[in-house]
Amino acid sequence: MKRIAVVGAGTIGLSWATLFATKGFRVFIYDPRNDLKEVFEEYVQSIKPTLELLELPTEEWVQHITLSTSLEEAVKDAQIIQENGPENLAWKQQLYAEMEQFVAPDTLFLSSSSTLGASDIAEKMQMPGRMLIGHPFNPPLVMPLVEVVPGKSTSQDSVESAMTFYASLGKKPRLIQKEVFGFVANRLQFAMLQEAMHLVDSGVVSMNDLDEIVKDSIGLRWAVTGPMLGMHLGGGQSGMEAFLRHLGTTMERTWREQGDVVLDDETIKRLAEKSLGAYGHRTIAEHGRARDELQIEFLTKRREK
Ligand SMILES: NC(=O)C1=CN([C@@H]2O[C@H](COP(=O)(O)OP(=O)(O)OC[C@H]3O[C@@H](n4cnc5c(N)ncnc54)[C@H](O)[C@@H]3O)[C@@H](O)[C@H]2O)C=CC1
Ligand SMILES: O=C(O)[C@@H](O)C(=O)[C@H](O)[C@@H](O)CO
Repeated sequence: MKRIAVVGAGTIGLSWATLFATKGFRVFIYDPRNDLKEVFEEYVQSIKPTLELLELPTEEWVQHITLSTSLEEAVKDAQIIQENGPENLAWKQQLYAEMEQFVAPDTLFLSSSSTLGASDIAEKMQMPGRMLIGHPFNPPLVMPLVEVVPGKSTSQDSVESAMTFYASLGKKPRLIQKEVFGFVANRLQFAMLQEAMHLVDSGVVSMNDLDEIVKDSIGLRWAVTGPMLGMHLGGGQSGMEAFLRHLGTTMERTWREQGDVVLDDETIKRLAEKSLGAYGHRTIAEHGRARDELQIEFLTKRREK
C-alpha cells in the first residue's frame, strides 16, 4: 500500500487526507496544532454525508489514517508528500529543506500552494527535481481540478508521476506550462473577486444578490462551456471573431471602469459584516454540506454527458 504524508491538517489537508485514505492509501498526517485529534475526529463525522454522496466509504478509511506526532515520523517512509501548510514562502522553503532530510531520494513533494511557485518553494532543497505544485480547489475531496505546476528544476519524471497520481484519484490534473503567481484558476478567480468585492462594497449590489447573479449566469455557463467557448458561442455563427469585433470595445471600456479594491482592515471588516448578514444564519459546515451536495450532483450529471 503506497504511503502518503499529509503535512498540514487544515481546510485543505484534511480534505486531501480523506480522499487519499478513501482511495486506499496509507496516510500519515502531521500538524503541530494541539487540537489535531479533536479536529480530525470532528471532521470524520462532518464529512460522512459528502462521502456518501461520492459513494466513498464513510468509516473504514479512518483505519488508513495515522495522526503523527512528528514531521519525521509522518514523512520518513512516504512515497508522496502533499503539503498544506500556511501560504508563506519562507515557511514552506524551510519546511521542504527539513522534510528532505527524512525521506528517500524518489519521494515526490507536492505543494497545495494557491499561488507560490515550485521554483521558489524548492529553493533550499538539495534535490528540487522531485518538487512541484499540486494546487487543488477547495475541497479537494470534491472539486476535480488540480493545477500541476513544475518549477525550473522539476524533473519530467516528477511531472508525469504527479499527473498520473492525481488522475488515479479521479481528479482532473491540468499541467500549467509556465510559472506565474497564482497559476491560472486563482488569477482568473481573483480578477473576478476584485470586481465582485468592489460592486458589493460600493453598494451597487447586495452580497447575496451578487452570488445569485453569478450562479444564474456566468457560473452556470462557465461550469458547462468555460469562458473561451462561452465567448465563441456568444458570437453567433461566426463565433469568437464576431463576438470580439461586436463586443470588444464594450469589454475594453468595462475593463477601464472596473473597481480597485484595497483589502485594508476597514474594508475587510465591512465585507465580513456583510457576509455574516448574508450567510451567518447557517454554520460553515452546513453551507459546506449544501455546497458539496449540489456540486456532486452537478458533477455526476456533467460526467454523464
Ligand atoms: N483554503 C483554500 O480554499 C485553499 C488553500 N490552498 C492552499 O493550501 C495550503 C493550506 O491552506 P488551508 O488548508 O486553507 O490553511 P489552514 O490554515 O486551514 O491550514 C494550515 C495548517 O497548517 C498547519 N501548520 C502550521 N505550521 C505547521 C507546521 N510546521 N507543520 C505542519 N503543519 C503546520 C496549521 O496548524 C494548519 O492546520 C495553503 O498553501 C493554501 O494556499 C489551496 C487551495 C484552496
Ligand atoms: O478557491 C480555491 O479553492 C483555490 O483556488 C484556492 O487556492 C484558495 O481558495 C485560495 O487561494 C483563495 O481562493
